[in-house]
Amino acid sequence: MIRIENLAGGYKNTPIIEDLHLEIENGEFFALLGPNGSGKTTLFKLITGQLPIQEGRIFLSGKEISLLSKLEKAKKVSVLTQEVHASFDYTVEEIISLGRYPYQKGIMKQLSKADREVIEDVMERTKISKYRNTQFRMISGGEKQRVLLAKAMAQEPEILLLDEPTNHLDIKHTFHLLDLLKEQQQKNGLTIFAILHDLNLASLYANRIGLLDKGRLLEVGDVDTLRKEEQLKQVYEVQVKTQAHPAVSNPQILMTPQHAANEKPIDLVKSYKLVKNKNYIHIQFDQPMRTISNGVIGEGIQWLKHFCNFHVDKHYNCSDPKRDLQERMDSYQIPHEQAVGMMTAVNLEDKVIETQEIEGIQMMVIVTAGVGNAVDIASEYTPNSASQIGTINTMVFIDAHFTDGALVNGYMSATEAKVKALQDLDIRDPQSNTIATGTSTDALLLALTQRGSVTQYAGSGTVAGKGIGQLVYQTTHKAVKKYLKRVQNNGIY
Ligand SMILES: Nc1ncnc2c1ncn2[C@@H]1O[C@H](COP(=O)(O)OP(=O)(O)OP(=O)(O)O)[C@@H](O)[C@H]1O
Repeated sequence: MIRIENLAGGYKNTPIIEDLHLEIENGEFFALLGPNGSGKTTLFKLITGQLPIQEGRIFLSGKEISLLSKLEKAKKVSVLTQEVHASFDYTVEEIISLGRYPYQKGIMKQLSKADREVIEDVMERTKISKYRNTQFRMISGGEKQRVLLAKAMAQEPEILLLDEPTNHLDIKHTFHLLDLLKEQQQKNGLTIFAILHDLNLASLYANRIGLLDKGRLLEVGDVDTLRKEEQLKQVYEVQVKTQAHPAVSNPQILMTPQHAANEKPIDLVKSYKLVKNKNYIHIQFDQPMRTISNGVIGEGIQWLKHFCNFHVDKHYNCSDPKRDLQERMDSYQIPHEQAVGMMTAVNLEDKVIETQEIEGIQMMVIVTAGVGNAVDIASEYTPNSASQIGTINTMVFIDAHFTDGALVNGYMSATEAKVKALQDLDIRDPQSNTIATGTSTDALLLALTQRGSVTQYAGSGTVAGKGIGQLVYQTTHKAVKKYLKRVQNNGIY
């Protein structure tokens, strides 16, 4: 445990750190954050004893730091700093052996069997065994960092102090090192105090963070503290936005560069190319559009340039439709990493494309509709094995600037409009014989140019929402009627 009381200290008589209180629990991973010059290294040096304390006290595992002997301190605390000395004329294994020094007994200070086992173990875990006989000065900056971590771990400390431990590391080794530290923390109860510059890594690995600004701790809290965008903007003087990580609940922070504000936005009408044939519909824009979709490819909220609807057989049954669609796109040189991809068994000749300008907002809607598998979402669930032509795929392109909230609103508006079209056409769920609300596999996308003033809402109480609703309603209505006509003429196709 580390306890810091009323700490002041710095260089000569100028205190950089002032009136600092902090308590780090046993077995906690604490990340110290703050802009350049905020005093992180100074605080670190006060804790390690490299700088004298001007005021206050620091306790390590309950004992005041000034009362600990050098040997006692070496058994409690390991330190890993940014200063990687290339002048060491030792092999990697010899450097790591130095970590066992506090445990060696007698005048000869020989390594015991237990010491050797610890050294082997840390070399294995930091993946540096193969360099054991290599001179330390002959390995790369990242490898040196791993060797010094192995040396720190060989010390088997209660507390590990790290100053920018991932500084020289590539992403693989950054994550490997932090995973290793996390494992030591979780399995062995190691207490970790790390200065980190990368807010996103801090969010992924730390239990708590401290935000240092001008020598004072502005806030100490769990990683959700990083959701305070205004505070981060004030401290770091950059535009930040907190985003959700796709797999873990910890916040991730995105920075907006200055030049983004000057980028020329795209023009909806002038900047797209449309290819339509019996195999697919492909709309390509010059620049990425802000997109929300549930496509087989390109799902979620993204920036994408290509929007595709591929024709498949009505008996289509593929174990990996995503891969299948990617391969189809590749065969037409459509970059699937930048695309939304939908599928339909509907005859693509029956697509309906409508454009309209509502209150100065240009919109285009493309719908392919089949209602053979129409479903009333509110009726009781019955597995549907019928292979009818039955998907409504809707693409909505809008020349406007939506927030993420407005994108979700717009998605609702488009869905409500589709439901209304089905209601007016008296499309029924064949199982329940009630009015259908959609089909079992409908896909929808909204793509925005992000031009003009920011629109916060796009529900039915707004011009944008009404525009989406009207155009999606008309287009869906026409597309379903085309489908019904084809069924009437050909029987079920
Ligand atoms: N040896 C020194 N003598 C005098 N002042 C120093 C010395 N080292 C640092 N400072 C000053 O102390 C302040 C805090 O520096 P410190 O290195 O602690 O910041 P930091 O938060 O670690 O910055 P960075 O993120 O750039 O590493 C700075 O204003 C710096 O100029």
